[in-house]
Amino acid sequence: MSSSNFKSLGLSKWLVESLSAMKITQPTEIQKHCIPEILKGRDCIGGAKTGSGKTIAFAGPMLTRWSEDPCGMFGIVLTPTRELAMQIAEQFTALGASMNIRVALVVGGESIVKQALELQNKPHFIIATPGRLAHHIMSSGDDTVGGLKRVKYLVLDEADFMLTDTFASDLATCIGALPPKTKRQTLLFTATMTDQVKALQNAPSIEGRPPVYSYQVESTDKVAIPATLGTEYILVPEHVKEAYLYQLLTCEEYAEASAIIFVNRTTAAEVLRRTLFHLGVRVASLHSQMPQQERTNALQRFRANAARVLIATDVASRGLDIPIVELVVNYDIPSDPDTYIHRSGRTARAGRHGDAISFVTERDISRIEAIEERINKKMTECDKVHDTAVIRKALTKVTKAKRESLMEMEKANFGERKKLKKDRNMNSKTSRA
Ligand SMILES: Nc1ncnc2c1ncn2[C@@H]1O[C@H](COP(=O)(O)OP(=O)(O)OP(=O)(O)O)[C@@H](O)[C@H]1O
Repeated sequence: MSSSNFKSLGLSKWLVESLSAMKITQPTEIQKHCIPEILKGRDCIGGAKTGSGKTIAFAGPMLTRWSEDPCGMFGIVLTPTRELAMQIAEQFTALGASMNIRVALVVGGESIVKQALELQNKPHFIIATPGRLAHHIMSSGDDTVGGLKRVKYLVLDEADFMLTDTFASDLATCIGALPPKTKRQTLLFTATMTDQVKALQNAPSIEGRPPVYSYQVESTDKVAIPATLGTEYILVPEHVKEAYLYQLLTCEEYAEASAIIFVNRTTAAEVLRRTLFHLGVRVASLHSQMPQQERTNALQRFRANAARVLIATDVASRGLDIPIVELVVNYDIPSDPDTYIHRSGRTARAGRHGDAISFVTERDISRIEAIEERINKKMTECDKVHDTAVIRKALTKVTKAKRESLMEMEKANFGERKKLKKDRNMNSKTSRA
């Protein structure tokens, strides 16, 4: 493709200038292909690796068309997590600052009243999680959500996940409030294409509308992760995982590195956060059992490098763009290989280098094999933590720190709070998003 700058792809001059001020001047491949097609009015399915600029691939053409007629409720972006919605809202706000853009963030855990007022004010763009937007649609009058009938664009970011059963009912409510698909453009983007997303490209064409444009960036080696991402594993006995993690985070190579540690459960996140804190590591955590304000603060501290290490569950595995992250640790191995791709993709973004290191216990071997098959790459053994004598020495203080953490959690009734929250969630579907 010959076009090699944003202007020649058709983006508005003001937007090209905004991008340029952010040092974004050369379009990535997904941007080169999708921007002109979306500008032609086509629905679009875009697949490209993590960190390859999918957000601007959809935001660019939407902002361009909006600026030609800057009316309210022009576009909606739906994402699976609150933090990702916040990030995208910030990006729209920053890109459109010179055009007085109004962006509403509509996510769970934040004030419903404030959001309802913002919606009444007809923002230009709404960035939302489906559960909370569905709540507004069901509980507000036409005044608040009537404008949704004029929306020109619907984006499903992380489309593979958004099209799973988890979101089906809320998504149906949201889509039901929008114009029919003949009257709006639908844009789907993902780093992990699924058959369900691909199937939409074969949907029967709608009279009077151009066919769906579908583009998947393929690498010649068919490797599903960025070329700049190092993939390593460490064989770890289950009962000394914490000591290995402490060693890894304090080894020469990563002693200063900004790192995200992924665990499979919220309790494990809390134990690890407290344990590392007792060991003197600047640490924060992010998981669904935390109040939203704490989640937001933790992420802010991590982005600003006030916390060097973030312990997270999969609420942080998709979409988050934190350029300083050099290391991702899969402390627990995910059961779905696509989750590995998203988690590891929190580093090695936009051409930068990063490492993903997986802690492998005996029970994880088959999961690792499935991941290697999915990404089409073998992991190599990590040689940064290998001296068993050093591990043994760390073990005593790590065990003590963990014991203190468990005692604190027992005092704070962590498990009980978790159960209470679970019960509350079961009773209130709308608190999910
Ligand atoms: N053309 C470009 N040149 C340089 N940097 C870019 C360009 N496009 C986007 N970026 C930057 O690359 C980073 C990753 O972009 P983005 O978050 O859109 O990735 P993504 O493809 O959506 O990833 P994920 O699948 O993890 O959600 C961001 O910091 C973004 O500002």
